[in-house]
Amino acid sequence: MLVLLRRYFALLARYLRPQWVGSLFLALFLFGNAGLQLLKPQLLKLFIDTALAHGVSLTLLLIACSFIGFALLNQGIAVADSYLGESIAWTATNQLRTDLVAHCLSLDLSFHKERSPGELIERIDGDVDTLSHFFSRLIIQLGGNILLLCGILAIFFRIDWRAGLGASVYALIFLSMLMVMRRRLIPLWVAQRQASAEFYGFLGERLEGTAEIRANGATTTVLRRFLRQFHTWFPITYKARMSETRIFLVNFAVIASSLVLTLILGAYLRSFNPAAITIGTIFAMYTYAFMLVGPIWTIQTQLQDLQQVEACIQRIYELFSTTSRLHDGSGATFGRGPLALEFEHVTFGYEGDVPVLRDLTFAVQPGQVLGILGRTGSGKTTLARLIFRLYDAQQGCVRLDGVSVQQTHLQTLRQHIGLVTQDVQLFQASVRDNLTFFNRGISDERILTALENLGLSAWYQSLPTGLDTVLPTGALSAGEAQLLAFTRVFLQDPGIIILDEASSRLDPATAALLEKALDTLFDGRTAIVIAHRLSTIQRANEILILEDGAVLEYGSYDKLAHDVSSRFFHLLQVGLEEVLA
Ligand SMILES: Nc1ncnc2c1ncn2[C@@H]1O[C@H](COP(=O)(O)OP(=O)(O)OP(=O)(O)O)[C@@H](O)[C@H]1O
Repeated sequence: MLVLLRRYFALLARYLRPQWVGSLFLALFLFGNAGLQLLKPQLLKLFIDTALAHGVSLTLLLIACSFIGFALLNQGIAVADSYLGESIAWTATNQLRTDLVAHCLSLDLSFHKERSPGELIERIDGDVDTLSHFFSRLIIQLGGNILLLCGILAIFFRIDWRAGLGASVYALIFLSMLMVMRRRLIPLWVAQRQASAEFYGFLGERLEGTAEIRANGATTTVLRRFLRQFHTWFPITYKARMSETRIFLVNFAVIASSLVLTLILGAYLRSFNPAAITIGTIFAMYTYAFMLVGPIWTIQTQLQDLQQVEACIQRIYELFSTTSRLHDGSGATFGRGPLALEFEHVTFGYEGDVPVLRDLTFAVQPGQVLGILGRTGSGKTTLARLIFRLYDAQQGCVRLDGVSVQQTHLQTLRQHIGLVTQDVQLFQASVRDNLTFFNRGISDERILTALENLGLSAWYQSLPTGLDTVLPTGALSAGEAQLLAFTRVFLQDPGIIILDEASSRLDPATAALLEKALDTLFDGRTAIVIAHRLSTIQRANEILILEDGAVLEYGSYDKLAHDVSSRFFHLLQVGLEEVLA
């Protein structure tokens, strides 16, 4: 409990501190509102008693005007309070969302592999959304409502101790009843939320694989799974909603009977002391009894919300406390220009003791091109991931310019490596944003020069609105997407490039463009190429053939290409595509 409270307040303090002035005003508004609400029935009482005693008079007009004034003030404060509450909540939760996204992005790939994008969206957005109320008003409002409840009960006691006692017993019973009923409801909503998270996880995954699903004719199967998901989701939601409606109906009956009891009690007390219990007092009692429902209902909902918030805060802390298995090194840096690469007895496996790469040793001199070949699943992409430090080797060492990749800061390392994968991620955004990764610091001139250097001027000219043209996602071929990725890397200007070449067959025009772009891209850089085309492999100075994660053949291009007993010689004879595809 203590840990939880500490977490509540740590989170509140961290995200509300920058908005302390707004939060202070919010508290003032909420407490002011409670005070005004307590005053209004007193004015009504005064109005009724004055009207009954003196008939129409100037005092009545004054009371009526004050009532209207209070009501307007009440509304004004409510509007200001909503505005301020929303603004505080959005600012705090947006910051929290940003921190969570930044944290998730800093985690290594094994974390992302274990969770679907849908699940992460639900955890970052769903949980933070629930917290927004907590930030904007939950704690303050809880305090305000407890104050209002105590104020109403105090007024009942002031009218008559029996009225005070009756109202207190009623408040206690009503609150306990609501809490018991709500507690029964919680597991239903937890199950509903779980079903919803599973559904969105499923949806996200299927949307991502739309092309494959269609290509494999699996649409009907996926739709059937959809239906099954709905069949699970619907009854859970239905049950939760029905239970909630039942609570509402029972409450309605309790409230109605309490109002009737208040009128009976008022009449009963008046029969003893008509001077103290006036008609105005009975009306005020009735109004206060009606008003009691508000804070009781809100208090129990807020206690409930606190429970939900508790779960969210726990999950958020859990996410924040998940740390990356990759740690920044001591901060070694690299010089500019082409970088040497070295693998020394590197062994790596995704699943602990099942190695995917086995005892790899090779070296690439600065400015040289290493061509990597191997059947599908032989470990080529994994090798590239180790250079980029998406994972760390379990044994051995990967070095750039003689420095272990684990000794540098991850950001520094990745700034020096240009990575072009087969699966180029394009955004539904302008060509400029796609090329610069939304980095506004890169000028249009630099982008245009890069496009020109890579031989893409003609492509650029064909864009209807130049760099502002919005890229329709999925509208580019694999080759074209790689051309865009080359431009990104060219703008980054790294010392080493890792290229996982597009394995699909390219049309001659795109292939020619890629050839020209590669000339420029490789110039003055070290390159590691997972090659699928003969023309690309011909650029390599060294060849590495992988088989089952181990080196099958490694040597200079010229030597292997002329060695009739080599595997590479054989590959060149039959064609890479046929053997490696
Ligand atoms: N994230 C991952 N988690 C677990 N296993 C993985 C992961 N990525 C790849 N593997 C496995 O590691 C092995 C090597 O995969 P890798 O992608 O490196 O091969 P590849 O030679 O690049 O294949 P391809 O030419 O098809 O891209 C395969 O058995 C693959 O199933």
